[in-house]
Amino acid sequence: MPAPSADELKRQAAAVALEAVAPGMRLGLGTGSTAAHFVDLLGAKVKAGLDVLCVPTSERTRAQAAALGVPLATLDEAPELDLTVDGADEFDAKMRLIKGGGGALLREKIVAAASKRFIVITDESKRVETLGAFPLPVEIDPFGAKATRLHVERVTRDLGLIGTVGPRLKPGGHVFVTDGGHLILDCAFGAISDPDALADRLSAIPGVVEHGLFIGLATAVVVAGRDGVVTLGRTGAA
Ligand SMILES: O=C(CO)[C@H](O)[C@H](O)COP(=O)(O)O
Repeated sequence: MPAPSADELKRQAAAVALEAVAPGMRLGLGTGSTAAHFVDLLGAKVKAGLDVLCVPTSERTRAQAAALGVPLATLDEAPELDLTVDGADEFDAKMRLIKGGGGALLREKIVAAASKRFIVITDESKRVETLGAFPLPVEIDPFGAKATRLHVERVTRDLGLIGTVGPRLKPGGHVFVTDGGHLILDCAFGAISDPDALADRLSAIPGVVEHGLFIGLATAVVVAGRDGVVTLGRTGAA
């Protein structure tokens, strides 16, 4: 049998997370190709009669879920969620994540933080010993973007992180703008030896709206690989 593709693995992880969904739940819906599989599978359950109310983390996910007939609310309408399911760009053994490759990190973090449980779904290529192989996205306000970028460079140099900090561009060269109207700096340093310290320092910079280090948020990471699906943490209620 041929090895499953990365896309098939993402769908397998999404299917495991779907088992944690129960009728009546309020759900956060992540963003990205893996989260899109979850939304797709959830849509089929909703069509079959599952009653849930969902808060999407991006306009892209909102459009997908709406097209599938998934009942939607804003986070203001449903400010306390039972479960959020989302992908990640990287995770380590402590379930620390880098997120934001799809540019939705701010809403993803707000929604995850409003959830009792946060299940991350990934294929095995996202597992790392040390975070940082994937460039860290940092969302910034457009006002004073150059000053904020210099500040991010200073702070990261102080922590011994050497690399590039640059604005994310769209294909064609235009600057990428998030759903919330912010910009993203992609910070490519390689191994981040102390993600907790970096998270604290970035959060303290005026102009940084949010960063893509998700620490202490994931309650489970479902990892689909060629040898099957393994779960770090607990997908079920405690
Ligand atoms: O953080 C994200 C979007 O902001 C995504 O979860 C992350 O980029 C992973 O995406 P994919 O599932 O397509 O690999």
